[in-house]
Amino acid sequence: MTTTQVTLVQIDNYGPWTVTPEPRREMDLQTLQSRLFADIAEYLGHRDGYAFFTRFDNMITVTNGIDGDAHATLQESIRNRYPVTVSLGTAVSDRPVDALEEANHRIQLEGSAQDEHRTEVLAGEYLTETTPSDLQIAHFDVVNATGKYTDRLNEFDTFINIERAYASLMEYLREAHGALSFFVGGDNIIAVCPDLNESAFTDAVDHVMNDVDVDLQVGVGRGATAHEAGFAAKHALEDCRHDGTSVEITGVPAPTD
Ligand SMILES: Nc1nc2c(ncn2[C@@H]2O[C@H](COP(=O)(O)OP(=O)(O)OP(=O)(O)O)[C@@H](O)[C@H]2O)c(=O)[nH]1
Repeated sequence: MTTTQVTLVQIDNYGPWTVTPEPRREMDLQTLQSRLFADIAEYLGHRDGYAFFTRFDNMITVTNGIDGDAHATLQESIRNRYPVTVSLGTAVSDRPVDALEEANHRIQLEGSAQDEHRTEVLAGEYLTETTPSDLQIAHFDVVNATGKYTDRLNEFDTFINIERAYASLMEYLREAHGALSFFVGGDNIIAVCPDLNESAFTDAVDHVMNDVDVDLQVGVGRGATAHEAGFAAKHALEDCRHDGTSVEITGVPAPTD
């Protein structure tokens, strides 16, 4: 069974800050948001976690193997360097969406995202041990996106096709399995999954083809951390490219019982 530790990062009281004392220049907000994401991705990435930018004011991260002290240090570092602070809620579950739900709830319990008195919530549970099969991560990409879209259409129309595939896949995997899928640039989508077998991934690829006519391939990996599972998924995706298959699963450790 998978065990996913999810940390929800929420910028404290960000909405009011963006318009106080008057609306702030949009590109300044974009710069702040992307730098904050980059710093969080770097900090967690160095500890083998994954961070997804999501809506930028809220970011979903996978933090198996990263403890409460490390979370507190991240908060301190952001407080020292940015004009905003962040709240962090963390929870663990076999289904990623359930971990997120609980992590989110822990922050919501302390007050509104736009309550100026609710700052730097640090609430949660952290895995004390990890095992090599804790996480299952799927790395999807569009088959021949360059030939079909990038080299033929204007960038906006390419973007529409890729986003359609993303919307279709994220909703399907969320509803069918409680998986969390994130667009990560180019034609790539990373899904943090519960225990799913090959036919579940085949069904997901078929669903997107039938729904929005975009052809996906997916590599799936397991690991004790997001990096390990995601790296195995990337290698499996290379196998798809090499063999012309649509689903490849690798890095599944042999059962211990
Ligand atoms: N985030 C992320 N983006 C990637 C990765 N690999 C490729 N990309 C992005 O995806 C774009 C398309 O690259 P590919 O997926 O290799 O190209 P393709 O034409 O779809 O070819 P095939 O995947 O071999 O069918 C690149 O321009 C990158 O932006 C990856 O591992 N992670």
